[in-house]
Amino acid sequence: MALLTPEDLDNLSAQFEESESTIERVTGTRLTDICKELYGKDLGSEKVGIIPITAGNGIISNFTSSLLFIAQRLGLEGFITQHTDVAGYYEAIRDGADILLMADDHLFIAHNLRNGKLVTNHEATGIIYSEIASRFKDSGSSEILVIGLGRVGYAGAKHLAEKGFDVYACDPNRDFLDKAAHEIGIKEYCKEDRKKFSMVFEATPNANTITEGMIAERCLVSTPGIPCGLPQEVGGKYRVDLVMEPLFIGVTSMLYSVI
Ligand SMILES: N[C@@H](CCCCNC(=O)[C@H]1CCC=N1)C(=O)O
Ligand SMILES: [Mg+2]
Repeated sequence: MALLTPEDLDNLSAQFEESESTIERVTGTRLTDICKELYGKDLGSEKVGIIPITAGNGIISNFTSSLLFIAQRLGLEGFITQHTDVAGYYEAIRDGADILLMADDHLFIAHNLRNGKLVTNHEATGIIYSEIASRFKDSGSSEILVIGLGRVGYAGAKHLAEKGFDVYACDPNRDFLDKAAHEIGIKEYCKEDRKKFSMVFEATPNANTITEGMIAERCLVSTPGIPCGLPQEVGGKYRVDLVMEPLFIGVTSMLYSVI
């Protein structure tokens, strides 16, 4: 799984504000209102305990401070524990956290201690980015293309299939495609069909995964993927809107998911 770098999180506030205004323009709804509809509740005054974790590759210098910024920007009280790992976990609970946020190199979770709800970043990210793609105002179609069926892509494809969208997907891994076709009824995207999509959810750790033949004249690409899957020349040539941001959108979805 691709790990964030401190550079990815540079000027997170500006990145978030730009993507938030794009979301509102292309879907007609604010991100927080989409989350309210998705998860059925509004954020309250939950206290968020953020615990730095030293496992594996260890601390990403601005990761927990970015989480604190997100919690506060959503109107929640947040704090980063002074200690890391188990001592930090103990400190967060002792200091009254309602929701814990913590990540090692394999899982990033939110756990609500009051209602027991638990969610991973990859599920919440797949759901919110695929939901954004599916709400594209200028699309007259129910067909949506999912590029990448890893943990994030699969969660998004499953969400879209459950909402009744006509989901086409591509992934170099044959087993991932077969699993998704069997379990959630997605159709394999075949270049030869020359089908063009106005809504694309991209969830791969690669660049240039979106090719000219895939997209309609007017298209929304929604992706948490780093680097961006949409090549400059394709994005510039067509009227393509892009919703892409490294952390804020996914964490917003996590927090709404566990309240
Ligand atoms: N243990 C580190 C955080 C490691 C986070 C790694 N996971 C990712 O980079 C995932 C989560 C969202 C996108 N990629 C710390 O506590 O500072
Ligand atoms: Mg994000």
